[in-house]
Amino acid sequence: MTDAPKKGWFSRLSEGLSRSSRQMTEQVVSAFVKEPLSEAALQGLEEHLLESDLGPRATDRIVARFRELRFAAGANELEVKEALAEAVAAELIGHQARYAPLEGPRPFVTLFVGVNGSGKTTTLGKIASDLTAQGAKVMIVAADTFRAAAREQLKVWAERAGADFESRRDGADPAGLAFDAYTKARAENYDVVLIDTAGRLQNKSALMDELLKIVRVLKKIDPDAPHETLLVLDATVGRNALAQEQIFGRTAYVSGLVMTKLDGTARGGVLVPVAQASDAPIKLIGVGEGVDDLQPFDARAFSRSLVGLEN
Ligand SMILES: Nc1nc2c(ncn2[C@@H]2O[C@H](COP(=O)(O)OP(=O)(O)OP(=O)(O)O)[C@@H](O)[C@H]2O)c(=O)[nH]1
Repeated sequence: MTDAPKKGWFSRLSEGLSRSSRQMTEQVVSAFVKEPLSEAALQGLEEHLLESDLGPRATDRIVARFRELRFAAGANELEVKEALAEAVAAELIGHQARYAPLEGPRPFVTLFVGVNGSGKTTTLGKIASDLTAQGAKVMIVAADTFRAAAREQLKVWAERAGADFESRRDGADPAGLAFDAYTKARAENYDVVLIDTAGRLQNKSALMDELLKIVRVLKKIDPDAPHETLLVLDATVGRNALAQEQIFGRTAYVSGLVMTKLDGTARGGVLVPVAQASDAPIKLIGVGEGVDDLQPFDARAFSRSLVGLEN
């Protein structure tokens, strides 16, 4: 996922987004194919885009674009889809960036943040597998020291990926673990260090303090570390993802977003308002549970898939 996408990635993307694209095409596209462009059709478009969670800002602009287009009576389906994909892509193009851990300093430290259940551990595991497959020496650090189950799950991913694993007993200081692990990774020439963190939102300020402490101790070793902080957000929680982005984005120096479980919702359009609300770009998306289902975010490909178009 850090290199050019593998063969078949677009069909995985389309399959993952099929629930969303079905919603988009059935409701939006058919309205324009059946009748000439009218105010009623535009109003329908607006409603459907909002229902797909694209958010009011993007929706207004997309509707305005369609108003300018003035489809003749009976525009064909392909034309409508192309126009819609272009309009959605225009909303996202400024909000994409690559996650490229093998192109940065060594070891490249990535911190994973997000609420429990967002797909943090799975995302980290998928990245580890991809990097070890490329020959990188990878260390996984379980800095969620309070939950034995989280540690165990991460260990399984580490074994599967062939990555080394650092953890501590229940309740150990996560920042201390992160410091020692990073020190070891430098001494032993690791390429990448992936640090999983806790995600208990019910105690927001303690959680943020803990994240900031981890960041502080990493900076003692290298002022530029962590070199990436990825906020993992679950698309199935819909607009709640926006609230999570606000909480983490304000305090945890997030440098990139990962939106997971886009295959589990018909409202994958929620990625649009989340991207637009965030200072950090979208770097990766999850469209299934398999290792190959974590993909680099490509605004154009995402938009085409979202409306059910071929690459
Ligand atoms: N369908 C689908 N499931 C996903 C995706 N990403 C993660 N999951 C699943 O979501 C569930 C939660 O993922 P975890 O990685 O355990 O989430 P976490 O944020 O680490 O949560 P904790 O382990 O509770 O801290 C798991 O069952 C994953 O398999 C995705 O892109 N698509």
